[in-house]
Amino acid sequence: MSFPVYLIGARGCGKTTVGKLLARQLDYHFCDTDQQLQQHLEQSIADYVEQYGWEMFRQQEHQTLTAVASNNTVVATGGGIILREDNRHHMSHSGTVIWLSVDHQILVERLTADPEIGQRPTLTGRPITEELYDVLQQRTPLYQQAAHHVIDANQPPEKIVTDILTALSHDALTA
Ligand SMILES: Nc1ncnc2c1ncn2[C@@H]1O[C@H](COP(=O)(O)OP(=O)(O)O)[C@@H](O)[C@H]1O
Ligand SMILES: O=C(O)C1=C[C@@H](OP(=O)(O)O)[C@@H](O)[C@H](O)C1
Ligand SMILES: [Mg+2]
Repeated sequence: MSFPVYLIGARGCGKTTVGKLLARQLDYHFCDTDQQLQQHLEQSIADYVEQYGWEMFRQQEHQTLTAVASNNTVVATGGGIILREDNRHHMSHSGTVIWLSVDHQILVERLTADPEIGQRPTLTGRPITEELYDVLQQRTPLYQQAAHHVIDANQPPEKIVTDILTALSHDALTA
């Protein structure tokens, strides 16, 4: 029985994409807090936030995170999960936290090209790629604080998975 693996990082860093691949490699379950939440709310994040605001979304997100964390599971989180101290504490004490670190310019390129961009409502009222610089400045120390491992996620998904598996195997050796 192995503890959950949490993927954290900015919008577009690849948590959902890499999480699915990693779960397959580890033969773990895969869970995405955003997908779980949308099923529970029966509406998209964009619609929910428009109706109830970010504060309520963060509350719902917290409840989802604590409900999904089970062993043998890769959990792809939302980019803002690290904003709450209780979320950071919960992840770092219940499993292994992997930060997928991606350069600003590459995030902009990925988000601009992503067909799901409409599902990522603006956090500040500005277009997502414009607000990214400020959001990263605010959140980078929080990703750093929560993570057990930092992975260079400017690479193809398969290489990122290999690097995560290497980091996890080092943990197993030192446990
Ligand atoms: N390593 C990668 N290299 C190139 N494109 C990627 C990579 N990871 C994700 N993408 C693309 O970037 C977009 C956002 O990926 P996603 O997994 O939804 O990120 P997140 O869940 O972190 O917001 C998607 O269009 C996805 O196909
Ligand atoms: O950065 C954020 O605050 C958010 C990121 C999104 O998830 P992704 O990181 O998977 O895009 C989603 O949870 C919501 O739109 C809020
Ligand atoms: Mg995602």
